[in-house]
Amino acid sequence: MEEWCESMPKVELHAHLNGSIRVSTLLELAKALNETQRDAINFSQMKHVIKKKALSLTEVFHMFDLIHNVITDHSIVTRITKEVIEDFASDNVVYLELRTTPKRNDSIGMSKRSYVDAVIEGLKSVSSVDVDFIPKTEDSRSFISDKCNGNSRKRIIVRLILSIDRRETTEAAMETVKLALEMRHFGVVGIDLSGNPKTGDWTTYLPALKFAREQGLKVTLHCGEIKNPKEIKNMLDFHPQRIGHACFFEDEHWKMMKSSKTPVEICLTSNIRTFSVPSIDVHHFAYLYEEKHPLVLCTDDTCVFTTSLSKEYKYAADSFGLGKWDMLELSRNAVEHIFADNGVKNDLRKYFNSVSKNMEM
Ligand SMILES: CNc1ncnc2c1ncn2[C@@H]1O[C@H](COP(=O)(O)O)[C@@H](O)[C@H]1O
Ligand SMILES: [Zn+2]
Repeated sequence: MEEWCESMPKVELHAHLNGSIRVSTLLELAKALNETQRDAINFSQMKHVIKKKALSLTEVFHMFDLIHNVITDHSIVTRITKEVIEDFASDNVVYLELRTTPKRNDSIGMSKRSYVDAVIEGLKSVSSVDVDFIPKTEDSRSFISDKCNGNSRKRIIVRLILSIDRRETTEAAMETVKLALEMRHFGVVGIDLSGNPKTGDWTTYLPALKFAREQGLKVTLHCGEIKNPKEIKNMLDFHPQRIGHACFFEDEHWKMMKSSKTPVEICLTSNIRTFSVPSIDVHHFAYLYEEKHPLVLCTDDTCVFTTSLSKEYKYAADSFGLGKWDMLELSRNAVEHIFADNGVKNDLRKYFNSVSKNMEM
């Protein structure tokens, strides 16, 4: 029998596309690459890293470099996207904000634009579930009515967030924001700042982030993944719509975040496996939950951290003594923090209302 955490409808707001690559696909692509271009990838090293229980942040970012090496053409980006959507849908994620860093790679004729086009191809090519990713101009909603009318096909709403990598220059970050604006009609709703927290400086990305906000894009920041009080303060002063992680916060930061009520994307397994939080019993989830601060459970990178959103729900329930109904409430509350328009929000609110009335858990 399916566990409640699997069958419960869920909302995923912090998932990196390439960090969520299907493990079997990663191994298949890495093996093929290893056969044709021995120097491009160290296959045994990759297998070793996938199996490890705990990874330092340095190892995690090395892993991302290994994953990025297998992207040798646009069709691979399309395949990865298609499979990631299928995997989230089969875990009963009903709304997914998928983030990815547009990549330029001249040696394979890839521009940031063509990379994002390949991601959108991936969204279009999913056939096992219905993918709703084009924002609707008029208020024609079908998600709820289709479900209520006995349409048994699974549906998932997907929106995209384009990430700025902390290794990038101001110009490259600006290019990503301009691309996001051009792609709004394909469901791009926001900008994320991510990448190795030990790299780069806040002032480099600030002009692009300000521009994004002026143009009406939503902004989420990886904030406090390492101890860097000055940067955390600067980030909170910027008033992003959401932040991810919030591990190395000091009293002043909690105070700022509580007064701005900035929702936090919580990635339990990621934080524990990278030692950003020493153990689950001291994870700030408990504090924020107790304080009724807006928070959303997320996966970060299902491949790198061998997790799924239902596993994160189970992990939280087991670790903090929460029941199924508490978890359904947490999932339902996530709807309030999505970046998509009010039409989608209302649609999801109605859907969760009908689920909590009808679901026998
Ligand atoms: C451990 N927590 C994390 N902290 C910071 N950045 C992270 C991350 N997990 C993933 N990324 C960012 O997402 C990229 C992979 O997906 P995409 O190629 O963009 O689809 C990584 O290269 C990194 O920049
Ligand atoms: Zn992340």
